[in-house]
Amino acid sequence: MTGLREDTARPAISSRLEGLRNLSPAERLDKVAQAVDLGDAEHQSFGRGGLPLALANGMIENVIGTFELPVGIATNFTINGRDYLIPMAVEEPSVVAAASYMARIARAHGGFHTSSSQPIMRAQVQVLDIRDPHAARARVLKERDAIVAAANAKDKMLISLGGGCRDIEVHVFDQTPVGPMLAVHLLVDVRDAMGANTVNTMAETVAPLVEAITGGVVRLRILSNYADLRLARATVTIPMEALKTEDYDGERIARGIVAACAFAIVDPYRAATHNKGIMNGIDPIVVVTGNDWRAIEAGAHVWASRSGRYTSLSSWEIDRDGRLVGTLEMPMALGLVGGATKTHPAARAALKILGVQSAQELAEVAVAVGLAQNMAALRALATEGIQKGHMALHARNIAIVAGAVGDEIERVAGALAASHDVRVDRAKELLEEIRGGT
Ligand SMILES: CC(C)(COP(=O)([O-])OP(=O)([O-])OC[C@H]1O[C@@H](n2cnc3c(N)ncnc32)[C@H](O)[C@@H]1OP(=O)([O-])[O-])[C@@H](O)C(=O)NCCC(=O)NCCSC(=O)C[C@@](C)(O)CC(=O)[O-]
Ligand SMILES: NC(=O)C1=CN([C@@H]2O[C@H](COP(=O)(O)OP(=O)(O)OC[C@H]3O[C@@H](n4cnc5c(N)ncnc54)[C@H](O)[C@@H]3O)[C@@H](O)[C@H]2O)C=CC1
Repeated sequence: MTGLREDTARPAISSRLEGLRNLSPAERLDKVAQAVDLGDAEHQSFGRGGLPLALANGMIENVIGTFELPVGIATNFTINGRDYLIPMAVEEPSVVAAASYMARIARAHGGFHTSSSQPIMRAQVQVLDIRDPHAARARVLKERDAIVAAANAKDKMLISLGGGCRDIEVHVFDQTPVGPMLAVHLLVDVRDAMGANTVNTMAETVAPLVEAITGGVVRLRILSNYADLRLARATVTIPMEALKTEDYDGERIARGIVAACAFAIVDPYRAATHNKGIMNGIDPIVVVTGNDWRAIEAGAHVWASRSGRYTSLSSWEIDRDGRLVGTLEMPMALGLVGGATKTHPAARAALKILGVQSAQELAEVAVAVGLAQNMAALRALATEGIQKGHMALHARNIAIVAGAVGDEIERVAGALAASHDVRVDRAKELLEEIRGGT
């Protein structure tokens, strides 16, 4: 199923926003605000002081200030026939451009298609000091209904929203350094929350009951970040000729992408970088929506290792009609409520820009952007190499490091990119030339 709730979906927008790249940041914000109807407060939340100190002080401990990241908008995304503007909080140049570029190609061929499972999270209750773990497991399973009921007695709000504990699993570890062990899992539908606090509360609630049933001692009661029951998937299908550039024909590029993915499938050294490229698309959405990026990273990489060997999260192949097909399926525990999603003003505004109506829809969008990002990196790597496009955009950072300010930044960056020599010492030379009027 897809996470889109038709009844509450906002009016259609166009994600094309042509010419956005040529505007100033303020003009871009105005254009986006107009497209998605941002209010004044939401508009201001992307500016300096967007996270007031008083709010920040309420979010974590020993607060001394806030830390800003650039927020860019990836354009051109069509997902399940609907257009999305994608806010991304990220420090790395070329990520937003790369996603927008691939989304532009995909858009002309139906865009991305996504689906997701129900938002089921696992909580683990660790049980020790049990002599016969298999008999204990059988007793726990027999009391399934009582455990589920105890878990559900705690969060009336979640139950009223149609969520709650659905089932249990019991995993046996016969031998561990501390003796036989049981892990009782609560499988909880957390609806639109990331769900960590929700399921942790349930795990702590059922602990005395689990002790009484097993005769053992409960120690840990905590969610698993391996959200293997909460999956989101995206797929994109592109005719080879749609990939062609001035320098490369479409078939060469498509086969290059497939070969690049094959490398990541067989080699964990390459898979780590390949998957980092996927997370380039996902983490900026996780961050900008106030979600827990450590949780998403942890879940992604254990999923990539589920066969016992670390491998590619995505797959790329040529279908029988000669089209390039990319797919990405992975755990995606994102929330629209809870955590910092409702506290951080820019996170609320980012969700408004996205226009998502459910946590499942947000998860699907994130996975589609991860797939686009992966495609962009593989396309560049399989053709001209990553440095050309990436370094041209990184040149602005290098100009800033060299001391350029104001319009010097674009002048130095432009000269660096044009000479394909993006180095700080060269930037300093150029800056001296500009300032000396030579
Ligand atoms: C960077 C590009 C897109 C340039 O590519 P290009 O061919 O020079 O781009 P273009 O100027 O022809 O523009 C094409 C489209 O790209 C977008 N675009 C292009 N430039 C901008 C810009 N300044 N601002 C906003 N959008 C931009 C925009 O959508 C534009 O369409 P238009 O708006 O013109 O209709 C390309 O070279 C590319 O996709 N490179 C890959 C970059 C990448 O993957 N970056 C991630 C960092 S590297 C890394 O960490 C991951 C890695 C690589 O290690 C993963 C792995 O190994 O798998
Ligand atoms: N290992 C980990 O990943 C851990 C993460 N965390 C943190 O936990 C936070 C997320 O916890 P959550 O339980 O998501 O947040 P939360 O506890 O703040 O909010 C979830 C609660 O909101 C209520 N709610 C209202 N509307 C809802 C809706 N539409 N759908 C679902 N619930 C709704 C429910 O009562 C639900 O239990 C994040 O900040 C995360 O960093 C905490 C402990 C461990």
